[in-house]
Amino acid sequence: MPEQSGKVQTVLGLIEPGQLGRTMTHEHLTMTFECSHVPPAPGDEGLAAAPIEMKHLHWLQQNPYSHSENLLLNQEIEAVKEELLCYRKAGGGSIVENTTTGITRNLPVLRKLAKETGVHIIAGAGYYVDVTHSDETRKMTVEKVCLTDIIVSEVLHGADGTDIRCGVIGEIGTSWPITESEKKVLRATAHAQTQLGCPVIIHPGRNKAAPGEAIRILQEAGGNISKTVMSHLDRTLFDQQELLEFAKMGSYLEYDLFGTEMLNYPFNLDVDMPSDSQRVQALAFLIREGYEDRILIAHDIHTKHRLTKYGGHGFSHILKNIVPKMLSRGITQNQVEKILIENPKQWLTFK
Ligand SMILES: CCC(=O)NCCS(=O)(=O)O
Repeated sequence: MPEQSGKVQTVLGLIEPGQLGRTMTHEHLTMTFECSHVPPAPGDEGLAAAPIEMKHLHWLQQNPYSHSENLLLNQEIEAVKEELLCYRKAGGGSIVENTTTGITRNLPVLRKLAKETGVHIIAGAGYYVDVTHSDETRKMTVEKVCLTDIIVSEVLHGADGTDIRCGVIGEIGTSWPITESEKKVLRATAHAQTQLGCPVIIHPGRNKAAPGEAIRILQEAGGNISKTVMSHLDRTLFDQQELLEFAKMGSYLEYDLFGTEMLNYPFNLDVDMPSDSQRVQALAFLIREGYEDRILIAHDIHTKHRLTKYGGHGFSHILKNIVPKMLSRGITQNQVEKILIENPKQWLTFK
């Protein structure tokens, strides 16, 4: 039985699950997102190259992926540190940092931030979506000097040449359709989870069939779906019946784009990105349907413009604004605490 059993693994070591407190289960504190750059619309090239300023904020909110510098969250360590101190003051305890191989994971920075702010930070093992897979990753098999061994080692011994250990596997990136390389990573994730009894978190492709397909692949490879989070449901599953069908598969259901308001979602123009009010409505619906033990929430900050330094909502938006909204829409204090404390605790504790 690994020493992690019954504990949560942060970048500073193992802690008791009860120490986590309020937890955002899907954030990024340092990463790059150049893999998702979207060329600006004709005529917007000047805005896309301009420094980030208040007068451009609305354009940035609508076109966050067309501004190259906006995709370099790794340049904002000091601002993120300030944000984390505010997050603690607002009642936050822990953050799951979902940056995996392919989007510039930086474990020493995470360790420094955890030390300097007192926020528990849980780092992610594994790989982001196919376009970021190296040739070496693509050639690797699931077993034998392989993806599974690497992921297991990132959890048991440390990642990226450091002794800093990851406490979850993911966010494991998948596209739509899921590529062969991504399927291998999913199978390796399931095999690693079987060995470790650890939490897993998945980034689904931008299609309503994507969450179910990823879970099926994990399930067939022996993964523990009850210890797996499906991220980004707010931009993926809209129809209530389809959401309930997916919920029956047994994973955690994560609404993690709180704070994002965008008219034209550039990665799938058929998607109407919901507002925060609609996200809260989705949570209330899932609670009415009996899924309050399965819900997790976060902001998934992954660009600069969402930091308060640039006029964004920051890491405390849920605690300061969304929680009161949840309460005003009939979600009880008990249910809020379940979503922010108990569910993350159950998910993050190694079996
Ligand atoms: C790395 C951050 C990330 O993948 N966030 C999800 C963005 S989106 O797929 O919901 O647009």
